[in-house]
Amino acid sequence: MKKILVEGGHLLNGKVRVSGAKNSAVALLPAAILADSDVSIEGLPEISDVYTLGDLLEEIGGHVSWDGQTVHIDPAEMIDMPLPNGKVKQLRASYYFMGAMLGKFKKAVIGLPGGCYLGPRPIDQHIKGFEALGAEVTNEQGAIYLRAKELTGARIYLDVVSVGATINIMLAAVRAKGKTVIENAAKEPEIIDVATLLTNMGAKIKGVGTDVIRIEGVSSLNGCKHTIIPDRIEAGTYAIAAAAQGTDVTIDNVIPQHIESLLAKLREMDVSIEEKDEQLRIMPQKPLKSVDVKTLVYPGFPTDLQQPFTSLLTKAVNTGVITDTIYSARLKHIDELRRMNASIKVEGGSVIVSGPVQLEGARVKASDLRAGAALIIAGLMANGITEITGIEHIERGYEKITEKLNNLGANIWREDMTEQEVKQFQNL
Ligand SMILES: CC(=O)N[C@H]1[C@@H](OP(=O)(O)OP(=O)(O)OC[C@H]2O[C@@H](n3ccc(=O)[nH]c3=O)[C@H](O)[C@@H]2O)O[C@H](CO)[C@@H](O)[C@@H]1O
Ligand SMILES: C=C(OP(=O)(O)O)C(=O)O
Repeated sequence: MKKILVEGGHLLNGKVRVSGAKNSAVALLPAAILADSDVSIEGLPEISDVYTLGDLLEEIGGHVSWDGQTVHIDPAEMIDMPLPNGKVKQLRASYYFMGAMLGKFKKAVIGLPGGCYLGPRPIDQHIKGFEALGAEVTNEQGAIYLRAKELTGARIYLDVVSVGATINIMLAAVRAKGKTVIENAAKEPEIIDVATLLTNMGAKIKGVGTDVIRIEGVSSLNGCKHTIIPDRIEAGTYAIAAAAQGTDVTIDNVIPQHIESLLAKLREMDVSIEEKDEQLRIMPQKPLKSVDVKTLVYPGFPTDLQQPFTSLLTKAVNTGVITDTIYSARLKHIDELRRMNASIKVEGGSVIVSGPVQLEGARVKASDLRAGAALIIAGLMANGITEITGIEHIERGYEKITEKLNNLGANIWREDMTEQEVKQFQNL
């Protein structure tokens, strides 16, 4: 097992290139199940979630070959193989096998997903959608069984705006008979990316990016080539790191509009930002002012940047309040930041960060992906060395994070954990 070590205090400057979007990639790969011929996806991030999904596609008979960041998927020999256990539990997005296999084979058995524990993460809206399309859905010993004689288009109102439910219902509905309308749909850029792939495969989808998506089912879908969008959460993480510890950092391969809510907050904090077509230049020149942040569905402030942003607020003058309206229990980074000398209170679901404080290096644990990013950013600002365990979470979502930060001037590296550290880590 490895840990990450960060020696704080080094200033960041230079250029960092953003990888393909994790939350698109993890839906695009399962979407390939729906095609009858080869699907190629370019620009995939080299992260463990992507490789886990590639393995799952092989488990159901897909031929998957990698050429750097491009994957070729031949779905011709895929079958409706049950996946009740195993790798489906290593990540959240295995739930997209439900929609894609239901669409293609009219049946699927998929174990309940894993992914970051952010408090309860129900999938009732996914199931409501599958049932509306005509599937019988049961939970048998922790695996979801889906069976349908045929899928028929339906009008589905989502009670909660959900990225996963919107994509999953779309995956099944493109192969249903007739028209499906998803109301109160989520509008995240990753949903548009998945719809673009499906449209290139021959699906008929209108309204993505608005809260009403209309789908006219088709009887077959062909293969195609697709290039993934850049990862707005990775871009946002580097923007926050640059605001925290940078002098002049250029973030390349970013769609600035996808992180407008973050950029607005950074500007309120007095960070100077230049926006170009596919680049951002972050130049913190003055002491940072605290701000309040409330996470919301897109285009609001993303919950996935809430934890890294908390680290940044420790450096800002005055008190900032963060409220996560999507995952109110996404707070596992707080105790770890306190170990590093942060002054943070949690009151009635809000996180109150007082600053500025000088963070101190400490031994901390990343208990989820963005908690890991928050601790790395804190480590960049801290005095001395910060040791971060639990880095398998970080590797689910950040491609080459140590290499990218070192190129910006940080001093961050991976090391093997000692036997004793592994034992202590596993008992925690
Ligand atoms: C792989 C992926 O894309 N993960 C992202 C996706 O997760 P995920 O798709 O799981 O998140 P959702 O958008 O579905 O969740 C939003 C909210 O709806 C609730 N909910 C969701 C589904 C459901 O059936 N019932 C229900 O109550 C959730 O508990 C949460 O409070 O969007 C989240 C919110 O932007 C991000 O944090 C994750 O990074
Ligand atoms: C919560 C996240 O991922 P997942 O939904 O895959 O657990 C995330 O990307 O921050």
